Amino acid sequence: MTMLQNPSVKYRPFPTVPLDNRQWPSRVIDKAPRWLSTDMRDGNQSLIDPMDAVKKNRFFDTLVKVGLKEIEVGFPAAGATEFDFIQNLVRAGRIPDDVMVQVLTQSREDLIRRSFESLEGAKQAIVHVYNAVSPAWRDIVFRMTKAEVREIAVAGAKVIRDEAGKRPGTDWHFEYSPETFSTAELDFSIECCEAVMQVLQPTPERPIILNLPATVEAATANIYADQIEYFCRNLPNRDSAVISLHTHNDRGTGVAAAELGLMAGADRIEGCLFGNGERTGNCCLVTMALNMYTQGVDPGLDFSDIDAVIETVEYCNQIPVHQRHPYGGELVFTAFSGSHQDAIKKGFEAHEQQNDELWRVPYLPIDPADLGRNYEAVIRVNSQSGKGGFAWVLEQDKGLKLPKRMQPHFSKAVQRMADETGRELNAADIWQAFRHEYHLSRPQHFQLVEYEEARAADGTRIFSGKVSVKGEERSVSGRGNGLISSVIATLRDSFDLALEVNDYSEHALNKGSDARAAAYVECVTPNGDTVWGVGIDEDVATASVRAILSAANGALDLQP
Ligand SMILES: CC(=O)SCCNC(=O)CCNC(=O)[C@H](O)C(C)(C)COP(=O)(O)OP(=O)(O)OC[C@H]1O[C@@H](n2cnc3c(N)ncnc32)[C@H](O)[C@@H]1OP(=O)(O)O
Ligand SMILES: CC(C)C(=O)C(=O)O
Repeated sequence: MTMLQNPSVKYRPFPTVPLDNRQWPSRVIDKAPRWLSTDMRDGNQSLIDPMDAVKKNRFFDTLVKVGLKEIEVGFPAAGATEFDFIQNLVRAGRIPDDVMVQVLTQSREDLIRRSFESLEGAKQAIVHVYNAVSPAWRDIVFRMTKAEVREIAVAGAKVIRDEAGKRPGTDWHFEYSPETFSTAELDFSIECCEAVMQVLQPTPERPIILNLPATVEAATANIYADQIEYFCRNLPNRDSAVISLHTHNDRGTGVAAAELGLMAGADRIEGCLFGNGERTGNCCLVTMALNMYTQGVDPGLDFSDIDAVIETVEYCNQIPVHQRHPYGGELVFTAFSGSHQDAIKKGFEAHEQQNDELWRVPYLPIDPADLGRNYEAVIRVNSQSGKGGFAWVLEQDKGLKLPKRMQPHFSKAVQRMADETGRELNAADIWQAFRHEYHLSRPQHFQLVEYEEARAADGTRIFSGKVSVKGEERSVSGRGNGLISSVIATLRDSFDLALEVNDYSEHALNKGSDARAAAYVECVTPNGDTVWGVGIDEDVATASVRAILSAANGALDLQP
């Protein structure tokens, strides 16, 4: 019998970083970094069908609208689609003065020259060169020594320097990425970056961007932060470099790594909207920016119409944004479960009453309105829901504010419907259950056949009307607060139904129908059962009579 070997023997733990007295764990993010969107490059190169010019133009405009000031628009040496798009973007004058476009190229002479050509005429631009530096790439991809790999970077830097020198009309900036930084020896990455700096001679006034990628995320986010702090401490002329981070999400912690890396000393973040990018994607710029926002730090990016951003991203990438994607997903502000709904509803009520603007609504880390979302989908109802859930839906949809004591009563009807249908109940379902339960729609035993409300000279309400049951009609009338007891007396004297009122409330309505008032009454039947009634009408008096008749109908339903 052969023993199956545990597949984990193929892997080794990631080595820790020799960093004494690390500072990043006690730092906080208190200002926005420089952001670069690589949607149109890293994002684009990972798509099944890369974007055409129409899609790229739309994406570019959205990024500008969101507030991105640095945008990697492509890999011009990849082919005509990329090259022509970039050249047209420049020539058409579509790049705002405060936006810098960036292009990526391998550290190969022909490709670098082609990249410069694509930017001919740009006011300002960043040329980004990369070569992988880690052992696996050195051994397997390049089959080169460390010195030879460093020389790829140096040779590329020289071509960049010369090409820029030939094109003085553009304000050139440079970025160098020791690709696979996070899986390389830290001192070798520093050696390559230092060698590139020696060629390009950056200064604090005109720094080089050194971008430190977790090309494939291979360790926990704290290890990446250690690597960034180590790099920042040991890079000569640190003040002549902008330290940029480019994380991927292979272990699911691309955003966390970028956040901790920022705490460890970085200045700039590269990523994609909703985390598109190679394999599991890049750091999600939406998540990272809005994480900052929820800490009271202005990220400098505007997601106040997040649905418009999603529409562009989904159209251009042809990949849906996941329903549970942080901040943007369709379900991320929705609670189906009872205890969540209860807390959210109470949170909104408390929020309306508080005097400051602090956001403290339980289960909602951000105000959906800040992202252009409304509160309607915050609570949705299914068999996991509680009374707070459908009360919220009725309030949002119809303006009805069910008394707290009444909610458990209606809850049974909703729960029955949810269990019977086995699906989510929408606002129309809940309204139907409500109308059915309180005799608002189906033929009733008791009906109000004539009614009129007037005001006496002193302002007191005067009500008169007729009630019928099974063809028998009786007059009801009353004034002011005496109205309810006169209807109760009519029910007792004319129809032999002796109800006692236990609880009564009413409120004005401002949405949901032409009606302007709702009344709720809790009655006790001669058998000791509790019945609830609801009345909705143009005036409060008629609504309250209807509420009692609704309870009377409920009482007749209970009779054997
Ligand atoms: C981590 C990242 O996302 S990096 C960005 C990757 N993005 C892209 O590759 C998208 C655009 N790329 C392309 O369209 C194509 O790769 C092109 C047109 C640029 C080049 O295509 P090709 O000339 O066929 O080369 P290819 O990309 O296969 O690269 C292979 C060669 O380049 C070398 N190479 C790879 N990366 C680099 C680099 N950064 N610097 C220098 N040489 C490199 C390889 O060692 C290999 O050399 P060899 O042929 O001597 O073995
Ligand atoms: C080119 C670099 C920045 C890259 O995309 C990566 O390493 O993932």
